[in-house]
Amino acid sequence: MSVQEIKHPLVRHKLSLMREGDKSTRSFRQLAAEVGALLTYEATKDLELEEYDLEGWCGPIKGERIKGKKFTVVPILRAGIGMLDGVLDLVPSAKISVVGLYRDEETLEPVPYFEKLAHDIEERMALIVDPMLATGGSMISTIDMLKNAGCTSIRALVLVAAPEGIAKVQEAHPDVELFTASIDSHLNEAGYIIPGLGDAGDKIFGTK
Ligand SMILES: O=P(O)(O)OC[C@H]1O[C@H](OP(=O)(O)OP(=O)(O)O)[C@H](O)[C@@H]1O
Ligand SMILES: O=c1cc[nH]c(=O)[nH]1
Ligand SMILES: [Mg+2]
Repeated sequence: MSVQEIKHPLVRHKLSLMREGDKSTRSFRQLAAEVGALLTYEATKDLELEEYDLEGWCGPIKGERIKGKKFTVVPILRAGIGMLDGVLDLVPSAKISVVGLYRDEETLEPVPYFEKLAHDIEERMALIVDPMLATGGSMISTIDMLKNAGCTSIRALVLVAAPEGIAKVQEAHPDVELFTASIDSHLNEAGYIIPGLGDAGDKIFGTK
């Protein structure tokens, strides 16, 4: 698996704002979407282009368009929803494939509860979005679901990743490309990323 930690100043600035402990739900959610958009920009910068003829204001000219690539954005419920609008701002015609998973607080194992994927997912590049990659269990389980449905091109966009989770995903799915705004220090004994963001789902939905 290739791992890219995006060092763009806007990404670093916005992620630092998200780490401030007193951020409002509204600000945290807005920043999650903004960093989601910036990660999408980075994760799509190697897409192939093709030339085509277009009728411009001054006559026929050559244009460029993305070659034969269709997307499905895959938010992992709940917290992935917080990044969705930002990602869709850049790939507005993408289909949305929703995966519902929560992490059992005791075992830290992912518990699947929802799956509704684009019907033609085998023809699409999947952009999985979730703010947190901690133990990696939720991401591995999501990639398993996508591959079982026939998806062969998968990129994962996360705000913060722990080294322990990256290693697990890398081992299980070496073909997947990961884009993250930060590789943080480690997981604590409760499975939270340090320094991380705290509970991203609760912060995005205002549930704590
Ligand atoms: O890498 P892992 O150890 O699997 O942990 C990461 C997962 O935990 C969080 O979701 P959570 O289970 O808190 O659910 P929520 O999004 O509904 O809050 C987060 O959004 C990831 O999906
Ligand atoms: O640090 C973490 C780990 C899992 N889920 C979160 O929301 N935060
Ligand atoms: Mg989750």
